Amino acid sequence: MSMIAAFYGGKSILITGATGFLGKVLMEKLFRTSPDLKIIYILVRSKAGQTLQQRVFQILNSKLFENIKEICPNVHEKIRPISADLNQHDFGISKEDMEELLSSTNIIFHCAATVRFDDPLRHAVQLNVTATQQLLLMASQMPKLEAFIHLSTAFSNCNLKHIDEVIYPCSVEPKKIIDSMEWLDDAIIDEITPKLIGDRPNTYTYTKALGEIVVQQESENMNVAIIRPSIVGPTWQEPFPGWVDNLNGPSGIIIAAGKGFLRSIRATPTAVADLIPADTVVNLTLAAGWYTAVHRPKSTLIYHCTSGNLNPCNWLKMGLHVLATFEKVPFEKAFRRPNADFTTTNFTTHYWNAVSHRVPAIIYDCYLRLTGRKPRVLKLMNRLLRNISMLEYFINRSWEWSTHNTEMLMSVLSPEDQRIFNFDVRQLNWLEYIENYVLGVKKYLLKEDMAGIPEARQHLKRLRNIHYLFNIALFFIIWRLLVARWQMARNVWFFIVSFCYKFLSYFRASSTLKL
Ligand SMILES: CCCCCCCCCCCCCCCCCCCCCCCC(=O)SCCNC(=O)CCNC(=O)[C@H](O)C(C)(C)COP(=O)(O)OP(=O)(O)OC[C@H]1O[C@@H](n2cnc3c(N)ncnc32)[C@H](O)[C@@H]1OP(=O)(O)O
Ligand SMILES: NC(=O)C1=CN([C@@H]2O[C@H](COP(=O)(O)OP(=O)(O)OC[C@H]3O[C@@H](n4cnc5c(N)ncnc54)[C@H](OP(=O)(O)O)[C@@H]3O)[C@@H](O)[C@H]2O)C=CC1
Repeated sequence: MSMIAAFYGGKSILITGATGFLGKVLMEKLFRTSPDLKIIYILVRSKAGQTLQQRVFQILNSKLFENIKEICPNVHEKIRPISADLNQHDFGISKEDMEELLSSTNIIFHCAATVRFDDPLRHAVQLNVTATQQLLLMASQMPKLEAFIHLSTAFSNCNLKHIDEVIYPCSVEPKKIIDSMEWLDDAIIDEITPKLIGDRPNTYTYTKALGEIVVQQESENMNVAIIRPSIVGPTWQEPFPGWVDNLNGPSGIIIAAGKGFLRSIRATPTAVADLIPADTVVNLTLAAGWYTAVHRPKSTLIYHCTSGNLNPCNWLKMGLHVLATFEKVPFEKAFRRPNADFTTTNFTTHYWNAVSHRVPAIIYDCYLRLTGRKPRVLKLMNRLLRNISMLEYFINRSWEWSTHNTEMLMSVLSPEDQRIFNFDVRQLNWLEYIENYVLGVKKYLLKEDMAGIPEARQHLKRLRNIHYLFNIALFFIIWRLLVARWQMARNVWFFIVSFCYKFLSYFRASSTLKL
């Protein structure tokens, strides 16, 4: 019997961010391995015109949850959405709901966050710091609470090269930042943001670091753990390989490359691509929840959930294998044939951005204009390049994360728990994982049918022919212009023509002689 699965049986679990990428994988695994859990409370806001119930219905009826109804037939009764917006005071939770949460919750998984790199500091602080503080305050009033598990990121201290499983201080106390957000106006906040985030690349990593300090400061008498995943990729094994449902991390770039939009990207080929599968993160999170509640470590333990030190893969290996997979499973309706490369200097990046990205976009926009349609490709391309520039920081550096706590946790699990809650990335076969990643992007993100592959191949052949024709036409146009304006080009042209003429005459004469 799995000790971890048994531990969650009969428990009331509160999850924030359950509608997000990791939250959904976490919920699915909980229902699959501990169908006898008492209830899962999820804090949900209504969004995009959908009510809470509609959002839950959509999740439970998705491909990710397709086996859950069999394993846990009353899953609908065991999931209780609570209307909550983490941007509001007390999360806007009703009095009755709050009373129920406070009196019943045994375990909290705090996954909610803004993961945008370009969020204004005020919003990122509200969600990643203030909301965490409020949730801890709520947790401190829960008499039955056994563990509070906070999802952070391995990049919260990305200003350091070697990162230990400890909480690092920030130059300004989180409490002061939270207070200042109440009275500073937006213009001043924007002005001081670069000074506050210092050598971190964005408000996301900075506010996640502040969030960790808040967890440390406000968790007195609570059993708390912090999980720090690196770049979370699609599922490796569970419930099936390749599941992904958002454009974060490399997924958006894989789409752009597969559709032929992206032809080059500034990256350091040998830098470590520290991806970690979503199911690995979830397994570690559940194991840490069990360990924190049962073993009650004296201090807050931080678990690095990374792959680089145990089973490293670099961006070159990843990029090449992504391209190889496009050959096998091409994406539909590509803009150009997928063929991307890495650039390593400012000059080559700007050059290829102009030649391979903006010029084709302008040409396509001219074609759209000529055929009476609205030009849109250059705008899209500029947006893509802007977005990529925000990710570049992470693909041009490598970090070392120590993983003592994670390895310790693995060693205390029973063989059965090591199998059911596997987070040993040494067993990960990167080539297989990357192939499933591309397939998952095609199936679950782009919603493309595998039956459309022959047509996608035909489309790529047509694009290749157009590409050849275009190059030949371009060559002749340039040559004609050169010949018309430049004596040297005319001389070369006459030399080539007379050479060909002589060659043909010689060839004709020798074949006549043979006859
Ligand atoms: C030699 C061979 C070479 C071959 C090379 C080619 C192969 C390529 C393979 C290699 C890939 C290398 C890529 C590496 C990428 C590395 C990423 C590193 C990330 C580090 C992660 C740190 C870990 C974390 O803790 S954070 C979690 C991850 N967070 C993110 O990734 C967030 C990043 N995103 C953002 O900050 C923003 O989305 C931004 C700024 C990028 C874009 O903002 P913008 O305002 O321009 O767009 P949006 O308004 O957000 O969206 C436009 C449009 O798209 C929809 N959309 C956006 N995001 C999502 C989503 N997550 N899910 C679903 N849909 C999304 C959005 O709804 C909009 O749609 P509309 O219809 O227009 O409304
Ligand atoms: N994905 C990654 O690569 C990594 C993620 N992490 C961490 O893991 C955690 C989960 O990330 P991930 O699942 O990818 O993120 P997602 O963006 O997919 O999910 C974020 C979740 O937070 C919820 N949320 C955001 N704002 C509010 C709000 N105001 N009120 C209520 N709920 C809100 C979202 O709800 P809604 O659906 O309503 O928007 C969603 O459920 C985060 O803490 C993140 O920092 C760490 C490392 C890497």
